[in-house]
Amino acid sequence: MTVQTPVRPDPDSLAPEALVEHLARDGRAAQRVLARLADEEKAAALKAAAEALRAAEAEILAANAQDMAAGEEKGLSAALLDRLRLDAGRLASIAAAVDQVATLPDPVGEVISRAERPNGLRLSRVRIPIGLIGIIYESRPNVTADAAALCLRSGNAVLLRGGSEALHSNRAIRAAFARGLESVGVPAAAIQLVPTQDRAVVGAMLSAAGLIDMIVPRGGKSLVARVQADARVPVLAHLDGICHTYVHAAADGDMARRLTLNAKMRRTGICGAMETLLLDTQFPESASVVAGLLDAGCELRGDARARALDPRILAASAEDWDTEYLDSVLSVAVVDGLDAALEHIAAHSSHHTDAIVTEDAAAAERFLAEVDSAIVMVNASSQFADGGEFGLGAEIGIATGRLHARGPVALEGLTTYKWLVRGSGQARP
Ligand SMILES: NC(=O)C1=CN([C@@H]2O[C@H](COP(=O)(O)OP(=O)(O)OC[C@H]3O[C@@H](n4cnc5c(N)ncnc54)[C@H](OP(=O)(O)O)[C@@H]3O)[C@@H](O)[C@H]2O)C=CC1
Ligand SMILES: N[C@@H](CCC(=O)OP(=O)(O)O)C(=O)O
Repeated sequence: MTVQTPVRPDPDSLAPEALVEHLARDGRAAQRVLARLADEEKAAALKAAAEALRAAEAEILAANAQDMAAGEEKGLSAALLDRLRLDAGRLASIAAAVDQVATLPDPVGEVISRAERPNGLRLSRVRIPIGLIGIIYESRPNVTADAAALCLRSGNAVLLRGGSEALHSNRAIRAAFARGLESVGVPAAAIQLVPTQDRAVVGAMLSAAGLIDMIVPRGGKSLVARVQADARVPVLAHLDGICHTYVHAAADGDMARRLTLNAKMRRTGICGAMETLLLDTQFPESASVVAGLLDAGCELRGDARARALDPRILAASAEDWDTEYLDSVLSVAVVDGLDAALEHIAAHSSHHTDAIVTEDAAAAERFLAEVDSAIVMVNASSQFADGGEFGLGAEIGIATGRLHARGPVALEGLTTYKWLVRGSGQARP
């Protein structure tokens, strides 16, 4: 008897919805294999993937050179080109990060809580993978490996859809990663990359309810609009960072100067960079805080009271309070006390990270309690919004929504749980 091999559809010939269905079915089958792997097997698979990334250095750097050349021709900004660029050192760090994820404790199977009911039923809540996760992200090739590693460590399969400018780099990284997995018998379909950059496929991923278990969109305004229009799959939003620093009346002057400079200028292009500075009208050293930023090369756009602090400050428009510059540009407003600062933040924050600088413990506690953002800080730079800095080992990104995982998302954020109930013959009365 001849066994018929099923004909595999050519992904290029499929419509967006059919393509997503095809990828999702393969991913779900691979996830069932991952679900059976022991802690050491997943760690070994990640170590093999890290090794394969190192072995593919020439191939990955050549693919990246192709992306960089296209990016330069397209006129990408220096910040975007820097995000896109790989070199031997950066690739070594990417592989090291995969190795590092292998050493993190496996979250799957962790008992979150236990209880025994008066009728003798024993209950426990145990962490399990979410299933198949779709991640849509910017043109930053390291995310391909970081996200793949975190998903695999937490027993999830992943469908990756990276930014168009990083297409060749992402393909080369994914291919090497998959070779590593296959070398230890883990299916390559655990880590898939969408084979086309057609944005209609992003829409199809967002509406693939029942096929994809969770979508992580990492990006800015245009992606936000798409998510709002199309999402039918649960979304763990990792969206823009309109982050505020409020310098309270009782702030220490030196600390305010240091933290505002760091929050804005350390790296202007990351989502945790400060985009709006709120200066309390009673804070006596506002002029020197804005001077520090201006002297460091930052463009300031202020309201009338902020402009009175320094003639170099330009006039802000209404749009500035809702703008994520990701550049050496900052909006500045003078506010009448803590309540006015809280009101401004409530109206304009993107719920990523907001900070207060103050020596007044009561004001700090009110700020922590009343600002509804994923990360709320006292006397620290908003640039600390990062999984590595929070001790999580790595991150998928910063979740800006209101679901179970907020702020830096790492292994725990990629799991859900189920209840296990152990009885001895109890029937409900
Ligand atoms: N919260 C967090 O963890 C993070 C947030 N960000 C945020 O990302 C933004 C910067 O990234 P940027 O490069 O501008 O990213 P974009 O938002 O432009 O793109 C991100 C991804 O979304 C896709 N995309 C964008 N718009 C659409 C659309 N309308 N339909 C379908 N797909 C779409 C892009 O595809 P393509 O490029 O192929 O068109 C890309 O894959 C900032 O706002 C930053 O704060 C960045 C990193 C982490
Ligand atoms: N959270 C990390 C990186 C954030 C990030 O990836 O931002 P982006 O440069 O917009 O892709 C950090 O603080 O370094």
